[in-house]
Amino acid sequence: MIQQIYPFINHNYTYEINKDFHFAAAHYIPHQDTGKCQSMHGHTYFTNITIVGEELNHTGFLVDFKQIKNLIHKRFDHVVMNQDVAFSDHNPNAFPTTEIVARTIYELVQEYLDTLSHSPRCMQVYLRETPSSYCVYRPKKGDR
Ligand SMILES: Nc1nc2c(c(=O)[nH]1)N=C([C@H](O)[C@H](O)COP(=O)(O)OP(=O)(O)OP(=O)(O)O)CN2
Ligand SMILES: [Zn+2]
Repeated sequence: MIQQIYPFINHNYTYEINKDFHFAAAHYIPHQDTGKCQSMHGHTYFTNITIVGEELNHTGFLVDFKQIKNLIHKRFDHVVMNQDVAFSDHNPNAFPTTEIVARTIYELVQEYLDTLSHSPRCMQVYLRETPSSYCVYRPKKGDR
């Protein structure tokens, strides 16, 4: 089981759920300024996704924990992330860096949440790439 202390988010929503999971993926950063990161290599990414809301659905869930994991794990586990359509070797704003993978996870989760009538929101994506490196992505207040 993953046990971490995550950054606290200050908000006034009634419900907050968090889902931890991990996935293994390969990537490279296609820019000469990134040194050894230019070579294909792999990570076991650990992620924590925070979802908030005011209302529960017909099953008493804010969002099913399993759905949150499936959205990301099915797509990115055991893949080369550079080959996913979310990323590009030509656009630096779509290189699979920790920051951009975290933002992409947010976008995929929020896209799913937008299909739900009770309007849950993703407030934070914590993405750990190595034992010593992680990113916390939080959408701007207007995007939440
Ligand atoms: N801001 C970012 N910096 C770096 C990224 C990134 O995605 N965003 N990525 C890398 C490398 O690809 C690598 O995956 C991680 O690098 P690093 O933390 O340096 O890994 P180490 O295990 O070598 O670090 P130690 O300091 O030895 O723990 C680099 N930078
Ligand atoms: Zn890497």
